[in-house]
Amino acid sequence: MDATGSAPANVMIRLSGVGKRYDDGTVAVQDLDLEVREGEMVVLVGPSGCGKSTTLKMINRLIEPSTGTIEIDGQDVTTADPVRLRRGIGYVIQQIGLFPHQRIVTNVMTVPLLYGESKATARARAVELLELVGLDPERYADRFPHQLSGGQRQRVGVARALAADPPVLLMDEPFGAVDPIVRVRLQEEFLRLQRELGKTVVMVTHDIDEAVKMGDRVAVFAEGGRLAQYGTPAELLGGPADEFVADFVGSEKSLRRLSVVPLRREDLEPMDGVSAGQLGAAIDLDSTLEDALTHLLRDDRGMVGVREGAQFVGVLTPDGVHRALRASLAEQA
Ligand SMILES: Nc1ncnc2c1ncn2[C@@H]1O[C@H](COP(=O)(O)OP(=O)(O)OP(=O)(O)O)[C@@H](O)[C@H]1O
Repeated sequence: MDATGSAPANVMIRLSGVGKRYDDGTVAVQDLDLEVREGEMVVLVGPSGCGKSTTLKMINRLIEPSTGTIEIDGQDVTTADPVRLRRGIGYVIQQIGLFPHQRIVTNVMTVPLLYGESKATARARAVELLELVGLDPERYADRFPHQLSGGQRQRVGVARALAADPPVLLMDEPFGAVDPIVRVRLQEEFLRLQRELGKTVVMVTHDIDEAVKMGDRVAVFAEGGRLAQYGTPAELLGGPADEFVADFVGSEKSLRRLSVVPLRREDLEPMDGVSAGQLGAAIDLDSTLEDALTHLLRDDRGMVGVREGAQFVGVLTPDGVHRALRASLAEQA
């Protein structure tokens, strides 16, 4: 049992003392210890060339570590058969590498077919997965990759990675090749999907905003493959371990806090004299300040109703957001 009284989740991926020195002498990763719990989404973030992709590829043995051990679900990956190992690990990369001359449905069917499923079962699974990632099979299943937008191709990549229903998903800059608006949409869709599927996910990005938004925990890598800090987004923003992390997290960090600080009951004004009908869109009490602010900005009345379950518990105004943000900054000062 942990401090919250619930049983701690199993460790699904464990890296112990992992290092990688390439043949030319480049040290890409140094003495890395990292644990990822079952069902957790961990984001590796850091500047270009700091060893994030190397770390990811060591987990599915596309790259062999020079030192240390990597375990998945208690099994040492270096002694596992690499082909069987990769069956349990979905892999999504930025250049998703769809087969250009195969239809979308066939692209997604490849993996189940490889594992000996019948054509009919593989097709049914592919159709289900296309639906899951928000691509209408009727419209898209029989298209070729070049007939899709970048964001749609990216979703096919995610569908294909999920085709074997792997417990672990590795994603290398999965939302990197699309414009910022599509990127945000894909991030949100993936978060929704992850809430449903509960996979153990390790994702690489160089974008700290994406890391803070997506990660249950975030590992900040520094030059030379050194792990500078590993913690929840709030821990990282609230207490950077050193100057490097503080710099990387950036000067806009008080604004970034909006996405990790929850609304508090004491930031609300009472409902006095305001009827539910007078309010625009309502938000839930467990929203983040970012959600709250987004709704406030859309609303001409300058206030938004806050619900707990079906019950209205108060009204949030810009003053309330300001108070909550100030309080959260004061807490870590
Ligand atoms: N095959 C290789 N041989 C030699 N050095 C390599 C090889 N692959 C990567 N490196 C070097 O290892 C270091 C880490 O590379 P890696 O791709 O893991 O970084 P990254 O953090 O994922 O970078 P980016 O964000 O730019 O993708 C870099 O200095 C890179 O030049």
